[in-house]
Amino acid sequence: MKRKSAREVRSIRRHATRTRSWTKKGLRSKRVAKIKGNIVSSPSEQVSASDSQLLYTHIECNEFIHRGHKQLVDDDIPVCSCKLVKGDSESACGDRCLNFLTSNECTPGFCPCGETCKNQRFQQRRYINSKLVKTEERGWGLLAAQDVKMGEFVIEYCGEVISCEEARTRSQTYEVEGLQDAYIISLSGSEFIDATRKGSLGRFINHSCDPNCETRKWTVLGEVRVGIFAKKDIKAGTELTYNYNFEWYGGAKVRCRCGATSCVGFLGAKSRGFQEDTYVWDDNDDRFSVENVPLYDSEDDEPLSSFFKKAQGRGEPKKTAGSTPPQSGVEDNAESLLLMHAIKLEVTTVDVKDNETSDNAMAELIVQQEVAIRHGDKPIKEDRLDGIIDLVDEKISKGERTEERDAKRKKQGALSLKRVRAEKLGLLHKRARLYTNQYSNTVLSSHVKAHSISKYVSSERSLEALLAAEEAETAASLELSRLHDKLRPTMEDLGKDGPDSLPVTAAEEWIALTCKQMAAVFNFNFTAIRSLPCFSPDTQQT
Ligand SMILES: C[S@@+](CC[C@H](N)C(=O)[O-])C[C@H]1O[C@@H](n2cnc3c(N)ncnc32)[C@H](O)[C@@H]1O
Repeated sequence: MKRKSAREVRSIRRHATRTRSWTKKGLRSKRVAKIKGNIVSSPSEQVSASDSQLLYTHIECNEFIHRGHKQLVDDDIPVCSCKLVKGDSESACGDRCLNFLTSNECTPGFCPCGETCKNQRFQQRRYINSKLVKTEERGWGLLAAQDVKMGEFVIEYCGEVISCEEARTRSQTYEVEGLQDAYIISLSGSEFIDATRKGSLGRFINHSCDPNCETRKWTVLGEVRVGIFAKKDIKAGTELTYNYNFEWYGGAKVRCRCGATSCVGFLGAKSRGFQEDTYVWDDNDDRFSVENVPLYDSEDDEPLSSFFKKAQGRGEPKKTAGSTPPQSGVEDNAESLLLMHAIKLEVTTVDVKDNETSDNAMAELIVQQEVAIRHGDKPIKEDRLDGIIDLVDEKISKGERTEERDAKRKKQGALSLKRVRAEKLGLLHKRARLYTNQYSNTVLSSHVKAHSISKYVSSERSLEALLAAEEAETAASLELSRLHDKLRPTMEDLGKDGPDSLPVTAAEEWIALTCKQMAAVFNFNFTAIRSLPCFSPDTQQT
């Protein structure tokens, strides 16, 4: 008997893992039966029920897992003013229909064009003919089985509608189960569609960096739905593709095999999931290869890199044609404040255990910075800055050493994939969260603590004022976060983040508390600056 290659052995093992995981849940036979049913109606003859990637339940309408379908209220139904004109096919809700233009589908029973309305493509499942094919490196894919015109509706991406938390949990579970194909995409700020267990043929559309389709969100009977639409004319027999960026919630960094000259290298590299929660598939995986990629596409995308470049090159004078570089002034001060902010973030992000040291160092530096700026001096003392940068560098290299150690452990099989992710990419993960969570207060809130700068404060009166301002800031932040907690379920039910999705009174309360919290933060910072020796009211009086 021919000896199996390492690649074949791995592939068999992986297949076995997947099969086991379904079997464990007692779902396998049920799923296979469902698939068999699908194959008959599916356009593909090449599908085999034994293919593990096809073990899913075919659905043609989203299923809501964490809430029910929104109830339609008559007043909220968008009604167009189209009229059917004989001989004008576009008159019955064509591309001049107000609903069509605003990505709303007409509601049966309310549309003036009745049964002739053409703006109900999701509801009537007006999909193009398509065909499943097995690709060489990207698993299954979907081909257009007819010519498709630019803008045409291809298919709906259906699946289970789940919350953010559920998306995260499921994505981790799939990872542990060994599923390498990711089917979770973003639906709204707080909801996702998971087509892993249940979905339409849309789940088989692969990614391309130069795609012929795109996703568009439409509101249908009060719910947002995701459709795949042709971006250009597509010839029958061409594989359908769209760009997963922004929509995809794949945890893994998966090497892109789209073959486009403009290929960015990885799937969903700009997606929320990629930036929030990233790990890399095993080295020995034969379909996807590991690469140590930066969190951002290029160094220019990295929010801090330009600041650090400036910090590193700050010894060299700026070369401005015909002029000597200014030593101080508004621009320089603004620049150095930004630099400070960058360092503050970096210290806060990298430093997990050694808060105290970096907090104090930072507080000291901030005070010096402020004093220098007010006096019009060169804003940052370079040796102090060097010290902080060294501190940051040291912490980063500490993190890198941890990474190396984890990689070794992983090879020995000592760590589970989940733990590797948590530990190995902990640093990047934390940093990514700072930039991607738009509601995070981490970046906005003050990192200067009253007690850290108390030794610089000019008088007891100033210190009292500072402590009172800090207390007010803490109270305002607490009040706001309590309100967030109270409103979160309502927002999740409505499927939207932000005050615009709330009843007016709640939105007003939200805005008022947000303003109050921002005012308190401002007041604290202002009080801190005023309490410095050169600016304190006490100094001015003398
Ligand atoms: C939504 S599924 C697409 C259907 C999938 N090919 C299948 O067999 O079920 C997404 C997964 O397909 C694979 N994939 C899609 N596009 C790819 C690409 N351009 N390069 C590499 N893998 C791709 C990845 O495994 C990804 O997680």
